[in-house]
Amino acid sequence: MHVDIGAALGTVAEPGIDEAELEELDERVAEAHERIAAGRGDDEFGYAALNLPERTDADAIREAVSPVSDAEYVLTVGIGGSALGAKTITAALAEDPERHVVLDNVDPEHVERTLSDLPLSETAVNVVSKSGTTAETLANFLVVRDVYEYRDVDWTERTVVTTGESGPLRELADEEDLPTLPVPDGVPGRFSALSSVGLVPPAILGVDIEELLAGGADAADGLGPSLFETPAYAYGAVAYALEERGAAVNAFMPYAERLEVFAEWFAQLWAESLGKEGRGQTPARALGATDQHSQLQLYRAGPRDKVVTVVRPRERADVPVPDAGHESLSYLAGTDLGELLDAEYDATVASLSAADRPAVEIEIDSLDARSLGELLYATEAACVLVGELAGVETFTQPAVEWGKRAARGLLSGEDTEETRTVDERPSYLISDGD
Ligand SMILES: O=P(O)(O)OC[C@H]1O[C@](O)(CO)[C@@H](O)[C@@H]1O
Repeated sequence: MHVDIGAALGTVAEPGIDEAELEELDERVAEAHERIAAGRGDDEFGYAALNLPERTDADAIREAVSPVSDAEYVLTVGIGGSALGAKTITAALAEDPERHVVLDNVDPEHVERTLSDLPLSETAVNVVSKSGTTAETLANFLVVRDVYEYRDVDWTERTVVTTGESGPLRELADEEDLPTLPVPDGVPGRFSALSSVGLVPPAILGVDIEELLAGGADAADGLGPSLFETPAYAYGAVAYALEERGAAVNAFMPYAERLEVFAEWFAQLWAESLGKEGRGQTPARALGATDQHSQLQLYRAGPRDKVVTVVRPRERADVPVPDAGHESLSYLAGTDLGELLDAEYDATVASLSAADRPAVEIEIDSLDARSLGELLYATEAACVLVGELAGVETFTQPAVEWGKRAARGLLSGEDTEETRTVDERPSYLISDGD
């Protein structure tokens, strides 16, 4: 992985960082790296996530999925970190990403349509929940089970469960003696892509999970005490420094369709890990070149509260643009779509610099299993570094619990502080008179 911070330096961007500040920051990076290495050494909660490449047992995953390894489709039932890792990997690497169907919401129309379109007898069901208690995942699983039974297809032969040692999902799995995989100890969901949590659908759909883990291990070996030698830390340190200088939004813009879901995964990682104590960059998902034609106006001429992160694979497929024989289109003659997309990428970074807006470039050699494993791991390490520099608790997400208690209370009719607050929440309704 390569990180180019040139377009974030103070000479070309406001907010920006000058090189002297980078040197200073590097001292703090060295301290933070020491803390991270110590946390990894003791397999401490959270830091243990950075040990996954060497800890994840790919053989155990392959064994657990062997009963369903001939499945045409994989239906993942999970949410947040229990869905986004697998979704990111299959979107980037599966021969046909559409064969991985994810139920990570409880929209009745969507669930109904999704299940009615699926050939259930050719579909493996991958149910994932670290806590084993998440309402959306359990409700969807009960609906899926019901639809299988209604259509007289045996779901117990097609289901693999990844969950903790206790909780309703574990009980359901044990009741039916379903093949189960453990969630890795001490690893928050959003950091678990390189574990059984993220690797079951890729394993079923023919992705080289061993190479993914090897890419993660490469990035792990590359972690060192200096941002000038560790691309992951260079990204984290610059994102942190820019946030300190007002870049409250991180517009995350991969220039590859197959990395669009990676931006979704990044959004959870960055928001849920770093959104603490009144700080944290807001991740804004975008896609290059598409969102040049929707968001770039704002990135270039709106408030100076953003850094734009662009990501691209250096190698691309070759799709030549035919010569139209039109003078006005002669600039396209002899080029190919990859060249055009890279020209758009380069032009966008330059256009932001020309408007002295900060951008950071992340490049991987090619969009293959090893490079994606490296990218996922390095992005996690960058996030952990930002948490250290910002002094926040990176690995928990206490702010999400209030809403869960309230929703559960509303459904069970409990009278709690949360449900009362829901009932008494402010309302000033404007209708169109119907
Ligand atoms: O894997 P679980 O426990 O079902 O949680 C799913 C997601 O919900 C969260 O707890 C947030 O509500 C995330 O941190 C997690 O990735």
